[in-house]
Amino acid sequence: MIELSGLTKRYGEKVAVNNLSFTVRPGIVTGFLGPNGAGKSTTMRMVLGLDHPTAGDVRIDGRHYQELKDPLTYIGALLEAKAWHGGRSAYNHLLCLAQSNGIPDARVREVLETVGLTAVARKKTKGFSMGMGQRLGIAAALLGDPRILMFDEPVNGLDPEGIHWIRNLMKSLAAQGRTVFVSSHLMSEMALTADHLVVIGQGRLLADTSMADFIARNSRAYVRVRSPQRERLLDLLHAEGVTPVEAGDGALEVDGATSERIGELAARHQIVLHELSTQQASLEEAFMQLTAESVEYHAHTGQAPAPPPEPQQAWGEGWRRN
Ligand SMILES: Nc1ncnc2c1ncn2[C@@H]1O[C@H](COP(=O)(O)OP(=O)(O)OP(=O)(O)O)[C@@H](O)[C@H]1O
Repeated sequence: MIELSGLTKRYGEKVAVNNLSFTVRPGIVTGFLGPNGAGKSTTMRMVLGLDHPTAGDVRIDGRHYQELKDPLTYIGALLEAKAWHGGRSAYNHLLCLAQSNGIPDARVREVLETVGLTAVARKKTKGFSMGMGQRLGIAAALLGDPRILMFDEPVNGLDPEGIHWIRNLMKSLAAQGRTVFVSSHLMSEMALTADHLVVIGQGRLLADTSMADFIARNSRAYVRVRSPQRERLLDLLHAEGVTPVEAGDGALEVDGATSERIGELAARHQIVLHELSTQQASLEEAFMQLTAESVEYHAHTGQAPAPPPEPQQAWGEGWRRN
């Protein structure tokens, strides 16, 4: 378990992490989501004692990182790719780590096997591809057989096979009862991997929710309908108590009525339909709306962003689609 309480980090004027409190629990994959610059890496570095909090506290199974004896046996982390000595072989790199952390040498072969690097174990790591580098970083994280694993953007730069492999690995580590904490700036990726979501923007907590709840709230269906008798259809829908939204391309988007109901209404009044389809609002869209206010660098405006909403306000009905 990882517990953050009022965790804050300032770099001069910049508040990179702002009063974060949440718990990362065992047995599930917890996704840590936020746009670029939201404070994910800074938070993870503080978990590992690599950065000192300005205020607040973070504990690993009740203790600070510095208090852990042989920390790799408690928590394994992948922070950034290629953070190793390129002149060594993968085997020697892991062996050094094992020997300096009280981990038996035999464990090196096991983790190389787990990550699929056995065939290249004796090759120098400087020739490794991005995907091989990520696998080596993950092997290092797994070396101490820790109960807690933390991965910062592990699928960055990977091919589809590598992404698939990492997803399955995370799920299987969680299924073994371990705590798995993984950061990403892609909602679509988290939707496939995480059971729980923690969303931050500009260092502040925006949501702490189960993935199932996030999906239930944000992937509501709506019906898209297009007709050459648009005005007549609008009148009929209004008469039925339904208020469609104009889609911009002439179509109407209808919340609160099924495609069956709209199709039957149109048939009864002999209205021609050119399109009648049920649509699913994307989770990526929901995530972008949630974090929109807190995106650090806007491409289209030079204005300073507004402060992000309070967590509970972020869950209003209104922010699915405008
Ligand atoms: N050592 C530092 N000195 C000054 N500012 C820093 C430092 N490290 C991070 N920051 C700033 O703190 C903020 C949070 O950065 P951080 O790298 O934690 O975000 P992130 O969510 O991991 O982003 P990304 O997805 O781009 O990696 C950013 O504005 C960043 O510029």
